[in-house]
Amino acid sequence: MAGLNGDPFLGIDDNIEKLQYNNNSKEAIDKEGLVVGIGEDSSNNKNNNQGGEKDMAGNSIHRSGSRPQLDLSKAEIQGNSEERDPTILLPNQTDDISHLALDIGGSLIKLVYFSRHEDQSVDDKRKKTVKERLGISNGNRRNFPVLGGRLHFVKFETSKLNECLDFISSKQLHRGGIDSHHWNSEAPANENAVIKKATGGGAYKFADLFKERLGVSIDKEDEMDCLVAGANFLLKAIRHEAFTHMEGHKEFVQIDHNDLFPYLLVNIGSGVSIIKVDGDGKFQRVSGTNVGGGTYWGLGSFDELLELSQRGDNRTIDMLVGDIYGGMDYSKIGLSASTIASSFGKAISDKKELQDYRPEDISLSLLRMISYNIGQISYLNALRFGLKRIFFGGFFIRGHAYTMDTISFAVHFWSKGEAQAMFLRHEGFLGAVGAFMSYQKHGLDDLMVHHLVERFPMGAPYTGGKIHGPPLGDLNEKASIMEFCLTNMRQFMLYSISWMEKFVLKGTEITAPVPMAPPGTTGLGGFEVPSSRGATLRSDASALNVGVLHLVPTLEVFPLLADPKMYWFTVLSGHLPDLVDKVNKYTHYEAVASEGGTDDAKRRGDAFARAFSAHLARLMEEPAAYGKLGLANLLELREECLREFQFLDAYRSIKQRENEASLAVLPDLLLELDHMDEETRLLTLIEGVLAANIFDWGSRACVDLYHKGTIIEIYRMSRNKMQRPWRSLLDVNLHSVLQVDDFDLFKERMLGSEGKKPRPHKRALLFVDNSGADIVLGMLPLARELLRRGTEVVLVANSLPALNDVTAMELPDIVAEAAKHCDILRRAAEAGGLLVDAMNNNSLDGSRGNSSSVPLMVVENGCGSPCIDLRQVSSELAAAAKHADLVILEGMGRALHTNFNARFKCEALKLAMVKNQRLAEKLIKGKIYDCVCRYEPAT
Ligand SMILES: CC(C)(COP(=O)(O)O)[C@@H](O)C(=O)NCCC(=O)O
Ligand SMILES: [Mn+2]
Repeated sequence: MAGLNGDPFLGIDDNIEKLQYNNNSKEAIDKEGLVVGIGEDSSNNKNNNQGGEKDMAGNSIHRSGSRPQLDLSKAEIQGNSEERDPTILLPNQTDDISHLALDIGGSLIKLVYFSRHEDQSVDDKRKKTVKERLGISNGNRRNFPVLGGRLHFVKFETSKLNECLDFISSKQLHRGGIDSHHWNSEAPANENAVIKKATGGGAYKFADLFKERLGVSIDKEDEMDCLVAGANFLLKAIRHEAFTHMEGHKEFVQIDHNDLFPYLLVNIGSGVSIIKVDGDGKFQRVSGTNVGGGTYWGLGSFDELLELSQRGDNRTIDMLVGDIYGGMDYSKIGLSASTIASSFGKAISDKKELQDYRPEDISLSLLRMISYNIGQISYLNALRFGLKRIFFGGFFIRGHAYTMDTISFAVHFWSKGEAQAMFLRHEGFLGAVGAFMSYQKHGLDDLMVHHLVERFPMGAPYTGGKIHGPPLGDLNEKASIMEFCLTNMRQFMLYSISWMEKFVLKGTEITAPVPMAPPGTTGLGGFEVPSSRGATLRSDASALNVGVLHLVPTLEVFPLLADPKMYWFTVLSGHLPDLVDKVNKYTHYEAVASEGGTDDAKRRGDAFARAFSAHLARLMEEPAAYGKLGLANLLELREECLREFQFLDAYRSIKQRENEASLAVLPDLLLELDHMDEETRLLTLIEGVLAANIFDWGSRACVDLYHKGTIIEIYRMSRNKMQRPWRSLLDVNLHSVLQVDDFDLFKERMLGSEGKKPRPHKRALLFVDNSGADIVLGMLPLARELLRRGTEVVLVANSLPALNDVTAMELPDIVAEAAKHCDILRRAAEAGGLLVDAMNNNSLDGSRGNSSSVPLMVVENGCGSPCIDLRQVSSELAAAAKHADLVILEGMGRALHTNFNARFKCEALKLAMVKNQRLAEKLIKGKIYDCVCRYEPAT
C-alpha cells in the first residue's frame, strides 16, 4: 500500500529483539560433509543371508512361541453384535500392526504389506469440543477396522526366496499379523496360528519353508480369484492406474467405475493367463499361452536380456516379408517389407550357428516374438468375446516402453484400431493385492477413490520409513557389527541397514533415461529397432512406477465444491517438467538443522537428499512416471520424502521463532486497526494477509530475503510495497486475462453500498497458510474482524507439517497467546472450545467464562502438503463445511497452484502473494511479490 498511514510497525521493531535468521546450520553441514558412501556388494548380501539363517535357526524356539503382540484387554464388539463377523475394537492395542500378502510365482515373489499410520493427530479435549460443536459423531460414518495406514509393494526373485524371508523377518511382518480367520469373529484367536495370505504356485510349494523359517502358516488363495480381485480394486480405487502406450507415448486413461466391465485381463507372468472379467468375482479364464515372461527369462537373465535388446537389431535374425519378396512390400494383403514374416526365420537360411548371431539381436527378436504373440492371442480372445478393452498386467512388462509399444502395436494392428491395449501401473502386483484383499478385515472393498492417497516410494519399501542402527558410511564398522549380530534385535537392525543401503544405491541408479521407441511404424513389426537413445535400461524400472498407497478412510470430498467431477481439470495450474528444477533442495539443510545436526540427522538428511534427487531425476526423465503429476504433487513429494526419513517437522524452530516475534507485535497492530474506520480497516486487513504471506520457506527468493533482515523489517517492507490494483491473472483454462483485484466486490459484500447493510456470513472457513506473521498478523486479525461481525470462524490448517505452514496442532496455542491480548479472540476461542486447557485467567475486561460470542474453531484439513486437493479432506473439515457460506483460501499453494480455478457452492475469496519470478511472469503478467485477491460469489 502506498505509504500505509500510521504503520503500526514504524518504530516498534526497535523495541523487540532483532531476529536475524541464522544460516549457520547450512555452513555447519557443508563444513563437516554429510555421511555418505554406501554400497552393498554381493558378499555382504551373502553374509547377511547366511547370518540370518544361522541366527534364525538358533532362535527358532524363541520365535515359534511369538504370537502376534496384540493387547486384547477390554476388547469389545463394535456396532451391531448381531451382525455376522462384527469388527472387534482393541482399545488398548497400541503397537503398529502390519499385514502382508504374497504372490509367489514361478519367477518372482510379489509382496504387499500394510503398515498402520502413526496417529499424529490431536485427539485431545479441544478436538472433542470442536467435534461436538460441528456436530461430528462417528455414528454416521462407517467404522473401518483399519484406521489408516500404508500399502507397500515389494518384489523378489523366487530363486532368492531367502531374501524375501529375511525381509519379512527384518520388518517383523511375520509377527505383526494375526489369525485372519478370527479378526472379525467372536471366536478367540488360536494361540499359535499366524496365518498369512498367499497365492501363486509357491504358496503350495514353499508353505513348509514359511512355517519352518517364520512360524507362519500360509492360507492359500486361488490365483485367478486374486488376479481379478486385485485388478478390479486397482482399476476402481487408484487414479491413473491404467494407461495406453503407443509409439513411446504414455497416456493415462480415466476409468469410469460404472463402465469397467466386461474387459479382458491378460496377466503375463512366467506363463500367460487370459481372463474375461464380467464383474467383481465374476470371471472366466478363457485362454492362456505358455509363451510368456518365463520364456524370455528362461533364456537368460531377464534384466540383462532386456538391456541387450536395447542395442539389438532383429532384422539380422528374423525373416522379414522383404527378405522373401526381394525387398518389396506384399501390399496386396497389407504387409510391408519390414513386417516380420518368421521370427528367427533367417537362422534357417543363413547357415549360421546360433552363437554366430549377436546376443543383442537374438534378445530383441525374442522380445518381439513373445510380445507380438501375446498381443495377437489377446486380440483373438477379445474378438471372440466382443471385448474392446484389454488390460495387460504381470511382471513381464516391467514398465518397459518397447514391450508395451510392441503389444499395443499388435493389438492395434490386428483389431484395426477397434481394441485398445492398456497397461497397469501396479502391473506385477495384481495377484498380491488380490490376496491382500482376501483378508476380510481390511474392508478394502468399501474404500473409495478419495480414501486412497498414492504417495511416492521414497524408500518405504526398503526402509519402512525407519532407519535403524549406526551410520551407513563405514563398511568396516558394519562388518564388525555383523559379527556381533547375535540377538534378534541386532539382526533386525542389520537388515534394516542393508535395505536402506540398497534403496539409497537404487536412488542413484534409477536416473538412467527410459528408452523410447522412435515414432513412426512400418507395418506389422512396427518400428524397426529400439532407439539407441538411453543405452542403459533402468534395471528396476517397475520399482519406481508405483507409490506407497496411503489408506485414509476418513477422507472425504469437500462438500462445498461446486463440481467435484470437474475439479481435477481445474485445480492444478502447474506443469511439471519446467518446475522440477524449481523445487528447491535446501529443505535438506533445514531438516538436518531442525534435529540439532546430529550424526543420525545428517545421515538421514543425506539419504533424503539422494532419494528426493533420484525422484526428481526420474520425473525429469519421465514426467508421468508416477501417474499424472502437477507441481502440487511435487511439493507433496518433498514432504513425504522428509517424513519417510523421519524428519517430522523440519521447520519447527523456524516456525516457533516467527510465531513469537509476530505475537509480540500483535497488540500494536490490533490497536491500530481498532482506530480505523470500517472501510480502511477491511483494506488494511486484506493487505495485511497478502503482505504477511511473504513468509514462505518454499520460495528461494524469500529465503534469501530472510537472511538479510529481521521478520518485522521484512513484514514492514512487504506492507509498504502493497499497491492496488492487484495483479491480473491469466486463466490457464480459459486463456484469458482476468482482473483479480476483486477487493471492491468483496468490500461491497462485507460492508454494503448505498447505506444498505448486508447480512454477515454465517460461517467462514479460513484455509490458513504459513506460521509467524502470516497467521498471527495476517489471518488472525481477519478472523477477528469476521468474528466481530458475528460470523463463526473455522481455521482450517494442515494435519501434518509442510514447510513452514502452521498445523492444526499448533494453532490452538497460537490462538491462546493471541487471545491474551484480545477479548474478541478470547471469547470466540472459548466459545469454540479452543481454550479448554490453555485458558488465560487475566482477561482484558475482567469478564470470564461462557460469553455470547460466536465460536472460533480449528479443524485439520487432512493433508500434509503446501497445496490442497479438495477431493480428499478430513471428515471434520467436511462437517464444518456444511454450514459455511464463505471460504477463504490463502497462499500460493492453496489458492494458486491448487484451487485458483476451483468453483464453490458458497462465496470464495482467494488471497496470495506470488513469490517466484518465473511463476509471476507465467501466471500473472507481473513480477515477484505481486498479489492476487479474487472474490467469487456463490456458484
Ligand atoms: C511451496 C509454495 C507453494 C508455498 O507457498 P505458500 O502456499 O506458503 O504461499 C511456494 O513456495 C512455491 O510455489 N514454491 C515452489 C517454487 C519456488 O521455488 O518458488
Ligand atoms: Mn505455505
